[in-house]
Amino acid sequence: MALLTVSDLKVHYPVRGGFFRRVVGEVKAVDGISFELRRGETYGLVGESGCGKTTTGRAIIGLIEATSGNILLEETTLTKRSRREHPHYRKDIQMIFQDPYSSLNPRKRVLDIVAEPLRNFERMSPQEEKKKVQQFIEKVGLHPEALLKYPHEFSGGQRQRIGIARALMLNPKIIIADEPVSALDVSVQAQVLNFLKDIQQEFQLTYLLISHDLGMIRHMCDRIGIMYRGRLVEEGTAHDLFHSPQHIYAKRLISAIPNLNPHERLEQKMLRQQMEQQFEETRHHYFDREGRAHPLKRLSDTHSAAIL
Ligand SMILES: Nc1ncnc2c1ncn2[C@@H]1O[C@H](COP(=O)(O)OP(=O)(O)OP(=O)(O)O)[C@@H](O)[C@H]1O
Repeated sequence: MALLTVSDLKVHYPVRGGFFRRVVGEVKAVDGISFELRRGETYGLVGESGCGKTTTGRAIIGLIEATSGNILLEETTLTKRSRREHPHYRKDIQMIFQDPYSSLNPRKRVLDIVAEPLRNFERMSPQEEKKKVQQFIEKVGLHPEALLKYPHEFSGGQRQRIGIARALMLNPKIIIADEPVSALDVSVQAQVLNFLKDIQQEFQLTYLLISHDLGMIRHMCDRIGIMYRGRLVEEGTAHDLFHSPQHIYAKRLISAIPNLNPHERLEQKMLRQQMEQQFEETRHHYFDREGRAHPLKRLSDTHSAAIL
């Protein structure tokens, strides 16, 4: 059974305009996506800027209310009400944010930042709380002295580790990591990603990793969903998606990743040439008149062969 099931999720934002700020339209940020997270896996949600990845993550965690659709955690439908009445659903899904600089309160000490989830959800004595925070701070590779310091006294990678310690405090089942390393130096990115991999088994975590960086998603994920303009246009294992992408948008995205090996680079070059030529010709198969992607996943082999 899936740990989390997202069915036909839609999030439409109202667009306001005019003197009275009336609603004059809507942005279909997420427009009917369905996927599931299996226990213990890393699922990557990838796509270009503005395709709705962050909105999807925020709707799952309950920071944004969905316009329609269903989010099921094991057997429970997550709604505003169920999250309010059963706080443990809020504990079960935690988030690591993109920017470790702005996601930590600069006026609070690390002890208070990391203890915050405990104070919201659990009753502990100050001594127990400090002990637990210290244990997690050490777990993420920081010195116990860090507890008394402020966020500006740490490097970007260390701050992201503090964010990870905070996310782990309530023993969550799922961690949503939205661009967890894009604000960090390239040299530190690998360390943080490897650290996330290392703790996955120990804490029995399932990850939803959100990024526009297909190279990183490939390195980290078991399964990947490709989003385009609010829809999931293709989904598959990392291997299938990188070796035989089916949807034209997935092919274009994959044909543009740098840092492949020479053999893959040649394949990529040929793929790219074919893509550029075919994209315009076959556009109507994939996009409607307004340029929105059809909600299709994998095409039949015959169909994709015809397009190639
Ligand atoms: N609060 C909001 N009000 C109105 N429109 C919004 C709001 N938040 C996001 N949007 C719009 O919804 C769409 C999806 O945004 P979202 O941030 O989810 O995309 P994304 O794929 O995560 O992009 P990025 O990688 O740049 O963060 C965009 O067109 C964005 O402009």
